[in-house]
Amino acid sequence: MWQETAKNNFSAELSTDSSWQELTDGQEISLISQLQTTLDIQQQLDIFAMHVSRVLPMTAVQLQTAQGNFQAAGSKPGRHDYQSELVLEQQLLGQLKYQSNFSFSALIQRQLLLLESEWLYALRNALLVNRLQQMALKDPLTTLGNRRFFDDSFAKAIQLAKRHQQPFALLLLDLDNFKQVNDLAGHSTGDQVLLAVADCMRETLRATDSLFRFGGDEFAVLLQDQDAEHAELIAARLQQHISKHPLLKLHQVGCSIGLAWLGPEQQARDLFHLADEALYQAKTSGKGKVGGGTISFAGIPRPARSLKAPLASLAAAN
Ligand SMILES: Nc1nc2c(ncn2[C@@H]2O[C@H](COP(=O)(O)OP(=O)(O)OP(=O)(O)O)[C@@H](O)[C@H]2O)c(=O)[nH]1
Repeated sequence: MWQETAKNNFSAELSTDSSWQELTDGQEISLISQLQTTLDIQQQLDIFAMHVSRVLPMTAVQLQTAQGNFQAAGSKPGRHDYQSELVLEQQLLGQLKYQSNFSFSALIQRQLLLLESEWLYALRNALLVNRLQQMALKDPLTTLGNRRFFDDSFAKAIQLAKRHQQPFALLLLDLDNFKQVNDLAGHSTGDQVLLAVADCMRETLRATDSLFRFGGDEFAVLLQDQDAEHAELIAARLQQHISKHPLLKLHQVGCSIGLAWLGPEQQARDLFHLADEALYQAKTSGKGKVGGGTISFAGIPRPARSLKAPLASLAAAN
């Protein structure tokens, strides 16, 4: 009887995908076979949410994992909630949180458990793929984005800036006197210094800003939606924060920053070179400085030194 009620109420709750309903009208497609069609965690959750909504109309289904939190499309608060852990072979894959305007009786809970057990293997595979994808885009030491991720993000930022007239700034950061840490205190202390720089970046910048390490002692930041003055202030704050870090002070390591800003009226072409040139000028004028800002847009000639600019990304974006 409750299953009848659940089915009748299905369209009133999380049933945002009409194509799915058409597909399941009159024929039963098993959860397992549907889940096998994708290795995307979000898509698997949406499929799972549709199936559980046939057991009990849900207003929200959320999945928390070590790799991030996901919620089924159309999720909104409900009067009742219920949580469950997804465990496979003693490994905790994640935690599910259901919300519904109907209560979660013991019978419903058992039914949900059955459906959850059908998801476990597919979810474990999706989590594995997701982790591999994340690893391919991350610098293994600091877990900041790597150069490949930067190239993608930079091209996207330029497209967004053009489409929505949204300014953004690019900061290129290079440590000063870093080599001596490796030479005098050893490579693992050098690694600790790099980790401290990554921490300073995370502490100084907003969660929406994108942080990268290109390798060695070279870092980059994409500051979204910032006007030029603000971007300069942020760069100066970051530079100070890094130079005041106890470990960096101990080893007399500072940093130089090159800044270039893309305003609504400006061309994206050569933005990377402008930031690179600003960094070069900061370095050659005595280190520990922030170079560039809006002044860079006056059109400084290409520098002799280069941080291997992502010309392909720029060309594609322009
Ligand atoms: N510990 C550690 N060192 C690294 C890593 N990657 C690159 N390096 C070292 O980082 C150093 C970077 O060299 P430089 O940029 O010339 O060093 P610097 O002393 O900061 O030079 P300036 O920028 O002129 O001040 C080299 O000695 C590399 O061997 C890493 O992952 N860990």
